[in-house]
Amino acid sequence: MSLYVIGIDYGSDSVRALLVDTSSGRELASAVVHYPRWSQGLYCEPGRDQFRQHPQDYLDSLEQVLQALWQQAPAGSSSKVVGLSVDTTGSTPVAINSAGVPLALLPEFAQNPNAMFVLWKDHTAVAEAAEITAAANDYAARAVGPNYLQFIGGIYSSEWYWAKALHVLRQDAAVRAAAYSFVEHCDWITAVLTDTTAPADFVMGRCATGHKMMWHQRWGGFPPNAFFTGIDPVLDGFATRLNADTRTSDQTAGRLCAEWAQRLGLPRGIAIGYGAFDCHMGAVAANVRPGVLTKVMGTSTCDITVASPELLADKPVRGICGQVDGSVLPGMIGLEAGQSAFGDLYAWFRDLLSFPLQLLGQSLTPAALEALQAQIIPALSLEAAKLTPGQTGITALDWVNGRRTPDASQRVAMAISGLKMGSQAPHMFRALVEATAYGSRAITERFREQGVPVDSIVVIGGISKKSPLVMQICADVWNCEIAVLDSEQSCALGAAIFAAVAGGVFPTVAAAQAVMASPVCQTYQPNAVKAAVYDRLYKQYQQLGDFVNASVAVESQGAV
Ligand SMILES: Nc1ncnc2c1ncn2[C@@H]1O[C@H](COP(=O)(O)OP(=O)(O)O)[C@@H](O)[C@H]1O
Ligand SMILES: O=C(CO)[C@H](O)[C@H](O)COP(=O)(O)O
Repeated sequence: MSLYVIGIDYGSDSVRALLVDTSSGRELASAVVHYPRWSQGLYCEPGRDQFRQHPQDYLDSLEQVLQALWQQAPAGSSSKVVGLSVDTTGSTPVAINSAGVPLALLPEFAQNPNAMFVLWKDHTAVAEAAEITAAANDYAARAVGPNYLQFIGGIYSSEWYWAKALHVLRQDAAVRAAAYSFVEHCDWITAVLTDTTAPADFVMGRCATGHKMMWHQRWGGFPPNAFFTGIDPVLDGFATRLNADTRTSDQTAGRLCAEWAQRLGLPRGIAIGYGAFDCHMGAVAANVRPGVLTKVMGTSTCDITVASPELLADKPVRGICGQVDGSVLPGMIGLEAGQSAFGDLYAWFRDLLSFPLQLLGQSLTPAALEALQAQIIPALSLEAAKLTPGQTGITALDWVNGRRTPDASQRVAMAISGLKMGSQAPHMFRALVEATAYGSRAITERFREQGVPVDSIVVIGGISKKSPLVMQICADVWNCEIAVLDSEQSCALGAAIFAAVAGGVFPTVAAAQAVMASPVCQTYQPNAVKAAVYDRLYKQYQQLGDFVNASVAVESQGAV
């Protein structure tokens, strides 16, 4: 009998479920459900960079996506499922009480955004991130302890766990009084399915802890309590309450509990693997290996590669989102980088252009308005494709949502130079696409400068399939071949690969990948002439970036 597994991929807006046959890697069925509260814009304040997700959204949508999956799947599929694993966005933590319940699931906190998951792109904790960076540098300078940021790029980001926890604790006395700990989405949902949410039973995955929570084997887990209380006494006890015994995603976290077996229509007791972040599992579906950089290109980008422990030894890679033993593949160092906005930069421009439509288009139905807006990026892409590199005269930065890497900073902003009366919307759009490609190139160059080889690039995520224009400009700017992965659900497929190992179908991740990883469906080749022009234009991008960095540094010193 064929054995099946399920990969669950919690993205920024929706959750996807994928059913895969472990004997062939065939994707038998998939389904997507959007988070109901999030879709209405609840609990978010984009003007303040506040993006919160209700835990009930994750629970409701999980149940719904499995119901939708069974509608697509061949009859009798559910009884053949032997494992399930989950990936989520991150760092996306929530405050829990001493019973392990996310505070927003309690009636008194049900409408409180500080009691909800703080989504990866929530940038309300910029000040707290800077304090954590300063504290780590100070600790190391005074030789009180190691630099706890050395294996996560040297700069703590506002997108990460401790900055978010500190921000929420400071902001909200009621949450502070009730919070026992904070848990990441990928660890919590795994614990829900295995009925291990109680803090005494709670075990976390290596991915979230290593990349976002300052866990490292060098210091035996998390930094000491004194490090955190030195930043703010409100953090007292939070690190000591965390279990330092973290696990890689090939390991079995537990068995599907009776309640969730019933809610999901799955056999009770099937294996549940440890959770991880979306891009890390996507990279596994893309056969990541040393020298191969996998990029999830969507709203943001997440760039993942792996290196052998021998190559990196304990050498820190500056300015990236971490190097963590086993965060992607067991036995390898997983390295993460990325851009805080990629497709989001195009969406920003689309929204800018369509603002007057919203004001003046009262005669349009909401559906008609939405249909019109949906045509803006494709129409701009067709026109922008007619332009040649350098023709626009415009240089733009991709930092509209801050900079994730290289060298995290949410204080930097986007800038555009070279606008003239002749600059039309397609010119601007092409400049924005080029900006995102330059931002990506900066990451690859940083990896190479720091001794991490990048010989080839495999891309996954929505944009890799939606936009030949973006992909060709990337190939030309990066001056390298780009392979596009066939699977439409690469992150969920990666989760399914881990589920197959956790479920005992394969002894190792490599064995599961050999059968289940996705093939490449298309490649883009760089054009040598265009690549030479882009080499020159990339320097203008770097100069504009230097200017913005310098302005931010001056502002931070209070000189302006
Ligand atoms: N034709 C297109 N060309 C370029 N970008 C696009 C196009 N259509 C949508 N996008 C961008 O794709 C992004 C969504 O990517 P996707 O991978 O589908 O979602 P997610 O990042 O949530 O997983 C949006 O930011 C949007 O601006
Ligand atoms: O930073 C991350 C992982 O480390 C986020 O999970 C990721 O960038 C979110 O991506 P998407 O919008 O494609 O779900």
